[in-house]
Amino acid sequence: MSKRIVIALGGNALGSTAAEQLALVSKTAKAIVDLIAEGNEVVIAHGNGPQVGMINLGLSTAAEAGAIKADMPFPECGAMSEGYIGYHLQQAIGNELTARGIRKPVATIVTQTVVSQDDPAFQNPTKPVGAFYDKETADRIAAEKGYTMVEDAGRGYRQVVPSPKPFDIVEAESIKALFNAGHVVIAVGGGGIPVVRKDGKLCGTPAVIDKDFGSELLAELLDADVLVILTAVEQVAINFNKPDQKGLDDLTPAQAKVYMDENQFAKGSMLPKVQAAVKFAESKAGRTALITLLEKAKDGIEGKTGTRVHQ
Ligand SMILES: Nc1ncnc2c1ncn2[C@@H]1O[C@H](COP(=O)(O)OP(=O)(O)O)[C@@H](O)[C@H]1O
Ligand SMILES: NC(=O)OP(=O)(O)O
Repeated sequence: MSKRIVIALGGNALGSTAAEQLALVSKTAKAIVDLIAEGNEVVIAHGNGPQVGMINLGLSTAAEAGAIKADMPFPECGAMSEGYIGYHLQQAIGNELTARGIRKPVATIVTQTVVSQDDPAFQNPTKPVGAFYDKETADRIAAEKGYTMVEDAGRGYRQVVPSPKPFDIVEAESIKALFNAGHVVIAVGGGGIPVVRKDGKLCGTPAVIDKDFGSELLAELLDADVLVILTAVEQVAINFNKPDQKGLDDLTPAQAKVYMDENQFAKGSMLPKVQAAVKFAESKAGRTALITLLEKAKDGIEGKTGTRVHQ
């Protein structure tokens, strides 16, 4: 049976250079078009942590060298990352659809996501962006640029920026109109460009939204049946990276919360995915969130693998 699906693509679907990203998205496009070919309606959201950090640091370095007049603020870097990643995805998905003889328009919507200026996240930067560094390089960049750097899940040091919770998507009606008209839509890239409402106007704010939360909000607004969070592991596990690691198949929101209370899911990596999955599953009976590998998306939706959270 055809389903309404919001797919959240993790960093492993994108790589860290333009050439790498272009090569990887052709693989990503195959997995997405497999779902479309089965008759599902699909919206694609994606992360932007490495890309938004790279754009910001690159342009800040260019400004210091006098090559450009000023730093590029984070909301504008977020917008650039949506265009850059959206371009590659829409081209690759379009090429794959054409190769399979499927006629469907594909488009990216540069998306703004509303956050609250009072969100405590603005006082406590937690979202890792940009490249991974060794401690010495991280300390040097922190001193030169005034960045906050933290160790990221055993993978090296990264800059962290505020990551407020999203509560509205400005372009939701446009995304819905294209989705309902049968278009393949790429939206809410990097969780969306964070904006606040000030005196009745929207205004960009320096932060990076977690794409798992942005995608979850989009899935609710589109009344999706399934939220698919694609990442680098086939299943969410308890006792992760320990000899007694155990993959999880089906979870109720209540069971997931017990594991969250036991700190089974790492902050900034698996925890936001499980939190987003729980929120989606709780939002309406019949909704399922799936966390799995890109290559396993189709099998996961068919219930053959992955971790599914549902009531
Ligand atoms: N309990 C867990 N079960 C499975 N993976 C976990 C767990 N805790 C942490 N992880 C790690 O979280 C990673 C996914 O988070 P991350 O790399 O931030 O995702 P993204 O794909 O969105 O970039 C997995 O590749 C895995 O290394
Ligand atoms: N914005 C965001 O969540 O990006 P990553 O998934 O790349 O961390």
